[in-house]
Amino acid sequence: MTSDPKGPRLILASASPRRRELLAGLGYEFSIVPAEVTEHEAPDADPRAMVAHNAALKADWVAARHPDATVIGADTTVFIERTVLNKPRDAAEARAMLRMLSGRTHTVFTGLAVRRLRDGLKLDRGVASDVTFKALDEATIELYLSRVHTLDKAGGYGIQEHGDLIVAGFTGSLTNIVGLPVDEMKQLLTQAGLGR
Ligand SMILES: Cc1cn([C@H]2C[C@H](O)[C@@H](COP(=O)(O)OP(=O)(O)OP(=O)(O)O)O2)c(=O)[nH]c1=O
Repeated sequence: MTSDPKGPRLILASASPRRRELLAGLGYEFSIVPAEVTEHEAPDADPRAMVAHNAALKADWVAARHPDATVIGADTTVFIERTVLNKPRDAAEARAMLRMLSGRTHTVFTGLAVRRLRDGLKLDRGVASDVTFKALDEATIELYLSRVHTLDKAGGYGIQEHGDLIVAGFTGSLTNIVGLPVDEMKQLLTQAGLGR
């Protein structure tokens, strides 16, 4: 994190600890300013458009308050059989999501938005990964829910936390599933003039 007296050059517009860790892993110095916005979260939404909209909403909100900074917004959702699964409201909903994902393949979408008001920079990117779940019996679902805090995670699971209990395999970017696809993030920041 930066303590630059001239103000932050790079800001992550996110309260997600996973996003913070993944961006730090790329070697960037940055500040955290979570966006105070209401995300669009409809179960029948087009998931690509929804995550793009929400990522831009978060980045735009923070960029308006820090016009000189380069601001990153991100949003992640789970899509299975034409239904969007966002963060579960309670344990019962998390349980229902895990039952729905059991034995099937779903897609995890992340939208990335980079904004900088000073020079009108606007970059957007969407990333998708497929995740196949093991067939889960009720005992495994309960074990998973007892080990992992699922209410802050889209689809009611975190592949990075006891993922071996529930996930059979995935294709594409693992960091996309966790909430910040690092290869695409790096490319966008290079385009934004912040290559490392
Ligand atoms: C599918 C999946 C999601 N997630 C997380 C990533 C995101 O943090 C969360 C989806 O919620 P988001 O609304 O994308 O993000 P957030 O509310 O956590 O943070 P902010 O809006 O402030 O940026 O689900 C995992 O950690 N592991 C997974 O395997």
